[in-house]
Amino acid sequence: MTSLVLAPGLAADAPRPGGVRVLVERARRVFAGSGVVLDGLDLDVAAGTFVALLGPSGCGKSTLLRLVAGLDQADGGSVKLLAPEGAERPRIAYVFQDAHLLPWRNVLDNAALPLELAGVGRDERRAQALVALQQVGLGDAAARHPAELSGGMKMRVSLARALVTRPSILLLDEPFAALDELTRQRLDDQLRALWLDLGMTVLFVTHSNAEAAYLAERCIVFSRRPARILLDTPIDLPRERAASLRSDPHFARALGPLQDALLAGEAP
Ligand SMILES: Nc1ncnc2c1ncn2[C@@H]1O[C@H](COP(=O)(O)OP(=O)(O)OP(=O)(O)O)[C@@H](O)[C@H]1O
Repeated sequence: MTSLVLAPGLAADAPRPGGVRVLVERARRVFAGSGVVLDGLDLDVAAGTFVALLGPSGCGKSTLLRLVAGLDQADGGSVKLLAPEGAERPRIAYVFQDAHLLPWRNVLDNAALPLELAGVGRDERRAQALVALQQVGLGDAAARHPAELSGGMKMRVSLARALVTRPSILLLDEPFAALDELTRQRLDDQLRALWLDLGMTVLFVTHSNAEAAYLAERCIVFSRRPARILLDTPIDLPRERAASLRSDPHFARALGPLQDALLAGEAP
């Protein structure tokens, strides 16, 4: 894995994307065979916030993310993305647990794919993809192919492909769960640095309370389905976070309520 660099920032002439507000009101989603997954869920996320979503397997976290992304429709209630007045309409990016790279394309052309689909010309999209790759510390891997990359590098290409559209909301569904612990912690640092730099709204699904507390400003723990909010708490840790924080007593104190709520959420 190449060394990590903190987000060097957007190209000089690129505006910071900023974030959008997420407003979920009385959202309901029912699947044939699975039953009621969301039943009147309310959630309000301020623009530019980094929120971690935790809860038992199958409680509806991915379902909620898909509704926010517009990949699925609620059966009742509403899910809205509200851009600040005067801002462009929301741009949404979604990062899955699997990097889903096209094996026949090099790293640069994988990262440029969303721009290609949007009809951006070759030189322009490659220039923007290179900036996104530099943001995730992969500027020197642009010519390589997915088969030559480690799991962590593939995830960073996936992150670059999400960032290349300059999203105002970034949705991540257990993106680092399949990686070894050290790689995961490095990617956590990088993601947090990118968020501090770019200011988009982030919704991050994870099963790790430590990852949630380390990354987010606000953590939400859901019950078993239909998902109710068991805990919605700000994370009172410094804005600048480094690996040493993980062994700090303040960090351990932030984990306690998350752990308690997760255990309560698992209970039948
Ligand atoms: N398209 C679908 N059709 C039928 N059932 C579905 C569909 N999508 C999700 N479900 C069901 O809805 C429930 C919630 O699924 P979801 O993937 O949102 O949970 P999750 O909290 O993200 O779980 P995990 O932490 O295991 O990823 C599960 O019981 C799942 O089987």
